[in-house]
Amino acid sequence: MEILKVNNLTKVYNAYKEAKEVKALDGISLTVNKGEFVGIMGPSGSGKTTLLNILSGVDKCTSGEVFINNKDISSMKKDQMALFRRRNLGYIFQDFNLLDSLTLQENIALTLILDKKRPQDIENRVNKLMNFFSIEGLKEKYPYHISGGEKQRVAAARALINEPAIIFADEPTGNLDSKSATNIMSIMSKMNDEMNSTVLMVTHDPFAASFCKRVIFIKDGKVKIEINSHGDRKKFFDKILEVQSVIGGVN
Ligand SMILES: Nc1ncnc2c1ncn2[C@@H]1O[C@H](COP(=O)(O)OP(=O)(O)OP(=O)(O)O)[C@@H](O)[C@H]1O
Repeated sequence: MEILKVNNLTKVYNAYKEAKEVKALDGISLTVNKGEFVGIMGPSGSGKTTLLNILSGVDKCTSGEVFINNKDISSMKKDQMALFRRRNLGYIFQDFNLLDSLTLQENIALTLILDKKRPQDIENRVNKLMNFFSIEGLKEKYPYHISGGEKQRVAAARALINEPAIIFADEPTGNLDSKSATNIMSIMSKMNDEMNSTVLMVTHDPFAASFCKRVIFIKDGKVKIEINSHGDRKKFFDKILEVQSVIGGVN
């Protein structure tokens, strides 16, 4: 089942001003099916952030279409988009973006609270996810009380709280040491394997990308090649490095 469908997406910055135009995306088409874990890689400036911002409804494309669960998000108005994002999308950010003034259970529950869901339903869902990620003892704690690894698990629970159609992850291993990077990628794999979540992750990091089932490489705003994992992570890692060495993007 198709969760995300992108048709011939373009993004031109400064298209309507006198400044020099930059064609950041130049006819991107791709599809992500239910339960996939897809990585987007490419050299610096290739258009990864631009693509993620458009797919996640943060920015508008210049032309093309983006369907999530068969809904055309490219034509949505701002308010409609905000509601759609809250109800259908999950996010995992580089620095996890937990709110220090809220307890962990409130952080996780926030979108459901904003959506005025029944308190009992919210509590059940929060409990289920906190158990799933083995953080059930931390409900009343605040983000500044917990370790980096626990924050990662809270961020994952928060991303799943609204049962999103798709989770977008932006460089989740960006600032992390190798142990923390392994943790967050294991958490994301667990979400994908055991909850059948659909995940699209932008990354520079071949190690992070090796956890994906498919990696799409972009360059100059175009899809260059995509490769599939056949289950052996080490082999997939080597394959990713090989493609990177050909198209660029090695840090
Ligand atoms: N707001 C903007 N205005 C004008 N040009 C922009 C803007 N944002 C990005 N660009 C340009 O669009 C192109 C793609 O940028 P983008 O940030 O999407 O690349 P990226 O692959 O995410 O890069 P990196 O890996 O360095 O983060 C680049 O040439 C960039 O300079």
